[in-house]
Amino acid sequence: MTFPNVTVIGLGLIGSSLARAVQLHIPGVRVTGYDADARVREIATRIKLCDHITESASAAVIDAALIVLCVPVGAMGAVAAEIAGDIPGDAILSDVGSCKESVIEAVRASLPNVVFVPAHPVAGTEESGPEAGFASLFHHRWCIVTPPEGTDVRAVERVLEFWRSLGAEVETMRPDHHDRVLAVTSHLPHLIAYTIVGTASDMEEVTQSEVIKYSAGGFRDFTRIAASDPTMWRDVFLANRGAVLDMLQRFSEDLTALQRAIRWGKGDELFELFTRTRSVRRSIIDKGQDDARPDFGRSHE
Ligand SMILES: NC(=O)c1ccc[n+]([C@@H]2O[C@H](COP(=O)([O-])OP(=O)(O)OC[C@H]3O[C@@H](n4cnc5c(N)ncnc54)[C@H](O)[C@@H]3O)[C@@H](O)[C@H]2O)c1
Ligand SMILES: O=C(O)C(=O)C[C@]1(C(=O)O)C=C[C@@H](O)C=C1
Repeated sequence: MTFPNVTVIGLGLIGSSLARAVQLHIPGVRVTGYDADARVREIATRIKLCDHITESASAAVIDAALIVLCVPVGAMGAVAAEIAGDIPGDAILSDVGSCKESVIEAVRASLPNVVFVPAHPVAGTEESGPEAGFASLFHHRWCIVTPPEGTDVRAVERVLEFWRSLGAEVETMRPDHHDRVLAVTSHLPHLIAYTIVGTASDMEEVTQSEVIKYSAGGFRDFTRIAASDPTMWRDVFLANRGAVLDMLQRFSEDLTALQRAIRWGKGDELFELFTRTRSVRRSIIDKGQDDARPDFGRSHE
């Protein structure tokens, strides 16, 4: 059964994509939106992002059947506290945060009895804000739903069905496992991109304008990722610090091994690694999951 009213709190890239996707795919559903930033609310009203934009989080949830928190992970707890007195008893609460354990803990602190079905659409871009969203963002992308033990199974099924109806592929996973998987597939790559672009722009013997002028393909790809929203990523690294630090430790060891192979001229070791990594890339393409095309998914239906 679909939700008659969906409330989106946080109208940035993901919240605005969600509002657009609901309007495109399930047009009878009434979408209510709220964002703490008055300028974002103004833009959302001008571009008719939602059926209704409210002036407070509590007003936004008052008659909601599904509430989706689309704010940075560090703000989830504060929003949960803000809406605690106004969530209808039969509403389902969900979110789109990039890491799950810390969000579950933060939401549970204010809302111990609300039906909470956490989710993470593994889809995004380096942009942010209400005008960056698009309805097809979730098409053929995974949405990982991470219900804590004991979550009502019908509520979980309804949230899975909701994401399917927006064109996503769905999967359920334990929250702690999600956080370890995403630490290596999403969080570490962002950390590496932030580091390499930072290093290049800090070099004494290469000027900033040379970095920009001669940026080769590989470096350009890193700059796209390193342009991602600073607030969002600060929060992700702090919230998922345990898993990120574990992966970083492993990564540093592998980097040291690579350093030794280069120093000692071990070409066969380099060749073996690069052959293995090439096959990973090929498997991703074979599964049709390559989104490296510059226009991927950005059709603004
Ligand atoms: N960007 C991505 O690629 C991506 C992908 C999947 C999931 N996510 C997750 O989605 C969430 C939103 O990310 P985004 O990329 O849309 O960020 P964004 O910066 O584009 O939007 C976040 C919005 O939340 C609003 N906000 C912040 N604190 C608030 C509060 N207390 N109450 C109400 N509104 C508040 C901000 O004003 C902003 O408009 C994050 O939790 C992020 O981890 C992001
Ligand atoms: O494609 C991008 O720009 C993204 O960074 C999207 C991306 C990722 O793939 O790492 C970023 C964070 C998310 O939580 C989910 C998706």
